[in-house]
Order: sequence, then structure tokens, then C-alpha cells
Amino acid sequence: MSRCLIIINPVSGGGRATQYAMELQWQLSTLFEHMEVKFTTKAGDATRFAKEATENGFHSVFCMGGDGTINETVNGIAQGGGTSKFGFVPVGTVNDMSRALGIPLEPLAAIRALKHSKIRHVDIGRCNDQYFCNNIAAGVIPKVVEEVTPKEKQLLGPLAYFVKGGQALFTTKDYSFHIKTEDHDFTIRSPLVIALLTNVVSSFEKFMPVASVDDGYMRIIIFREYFIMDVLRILPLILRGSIYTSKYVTILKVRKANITLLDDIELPTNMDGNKGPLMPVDLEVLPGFLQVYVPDKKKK
Ligand SMILES: Nc1ncnc2c1ncn2[C@@H]1O[C@H](COP(=O)(O)OP(=O)(O)OP(=O)(O)O)[C@@H](O)[C@H]1O
Repeated sequence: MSRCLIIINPVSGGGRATQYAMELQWQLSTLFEHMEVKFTTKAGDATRFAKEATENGFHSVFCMGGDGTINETVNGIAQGGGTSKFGFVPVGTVNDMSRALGIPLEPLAAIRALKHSKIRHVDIGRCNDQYFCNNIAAGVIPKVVEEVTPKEKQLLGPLAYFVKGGQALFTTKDYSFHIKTEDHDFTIRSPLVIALLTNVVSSFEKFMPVASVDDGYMRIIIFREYFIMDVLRILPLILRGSIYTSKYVTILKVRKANITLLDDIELPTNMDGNKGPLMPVDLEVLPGFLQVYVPDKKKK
């Protein structure tokens, strides 16, 4: 009997998820004989639910939420052994994973697209003993991203992160990182380091156009030290999609990396929009690990 679990975060995207719960159940009832629905009540629930379902042989685990809920659910599937297939309906503010995978940003369209879906084997990253689907960032931006309030998200959508991130760029604070990969071993001062698996960061779909979700690599993007005046040049480059070829970043295409902070401070990271581990981080790409439902244009 094919079983699936649906995990719903009732607070994602300002509480939008619950209004689509029935529609999602109805859609999946045409694909699965047995369905369970679980609502999260706190951080960590989605990971626990997804881990249990994967360990118990559920064919698929779906979640409805933002990138934070997706991250938690994928962590659960990975911790449970990775056998369950993964699907999601985006109801968050930024929805980077939807953008990277071509899943409609409108929840009803994403639910309907499940009918004409196929499985794509997508890379995920391991960071210490956790997993990420899109990015892990350390430096000036992650600090302020955590300060974006639900009200700001509701009012401004992804722009809330852009405004805060833009403000953070004006904080020209640099950190000393030691970066070691298969081919590199060096120390560098930088205000912001991002390890990225896809082409999208904070809704900017042209951030890393040369990357794709299943190329088996992550890009380590190291922002160079810059001056306040440079910010006015950096922001348009990010918007235009040409930051990755600019003089403001160094990019390493790698499968593994170890990033250590040499300054004697605690620097938090941000992982797929959630609070990530403290430095140092040990990173590794797990190529094609996650089996994800994505729209199949041919079937449609
Ligand atoms: N019932 C709950 N009440 C409060 N927080 C919850 C609940 N269930 C889950 N969470 C936490 O909410 C966090 C944020 O969720 P998520 O990222 O999915 O939505 P969002 O913040 O609205 O979207 P975005 O990241 O795009 O801004 C998750 O990391 C999760 O730990």
C-alpha cells in the first residue's frame, strides 16, 4: 500500500498553509492509498515527522511551508535514510527552492502541478551533522536576516530580506576565514561567505546562473572586502545577475569544503533561511541524494 505523509507548517507565510490543506490532500488522494497529515507546532517537528515516516517506509513525504520547513523536512528524510521521495508546496516568503526547481510559486498551481510531476534527483549538502538544500551563509547578512520580523515579511515579501540585506551590506565588517577544499587552502578576509547548491539566493534567480540543482557541485562565494561606495555598484550587479562574474566575489566550484573562522567571536550561520550551526563548518555535496517531485512539462 503506498503511503504518504503531509507536513504542514501553520505559521509559514503568515499562516497561508492551512487554507490549502484540503486541496493538497485531495490532490494526493489520487496518487496514494494511505495519507497522514501532521501540523507542526514548533521548530524541529517537521524533521521528527519526516524522519519517522522515512524510517517507517513511507513512499513520499510532502511539506507545505517556506524554505525553513523544507529544510527541516529534508533533514528528517536524510536522517531517516533518504528513501522517501520528497514533494513540497511553497507558501513562504522567499521560496528559493521553488524558484530553483521550477515549481510554481502560487500554492494552488504547485498543488495541481503534482498531478503532472516526475522525480528529479537533486543534490543536497551536508553541513556538520545537518543538511541543507540551497545555501549556508556566514557573515554580515545572516545576522540581519534573522532579525526580519513576520510583520515585515507579510508587508514586504522577499523585499523585506532585500532591504535588510542591503542595509547589512553597508556594514563593512570583515571576518577572517580559513577555507580548505579539494583544491584550495587559504585564509581570506571577507564580509560574507555563501556555500550555494543552486542558482538562487534570497529570491535572486540570476545569482549563480551557471549552477543547477543536480550538477554535483556547490559554489563557495566569497565576497571581497569592499568600501561603502562599492555597495551602490554591488546591489545592481546582484539584481542584473552579473555578480558572479564581477570583481567583488571569488567563486570556488567544489564538492567539499571546510570553513573556519579565525576571529575569536561566535559567528552564526544561516541555513536555508533558518538559523544554522556556529562556525566552523564542514561541508559536503551529496549528489542526487534527494528524490524530488517537480513539474513534468511533457506530461502536461
Ligand atoms: N507551529 C509553529 N509555530 C511557530 N514556529 C513554527 C511552527 N511550526 C514550525 N515553526 C518554525 O517556523 C520556521 C519558519 O518557517 P518557514 O521558513 O517555513 O516559513 P516562513 O518563515 O514564513 O518563510 P520564509 O523562510 O520564506 O520567510 C521553521 O523553521 C519552523 O521551525
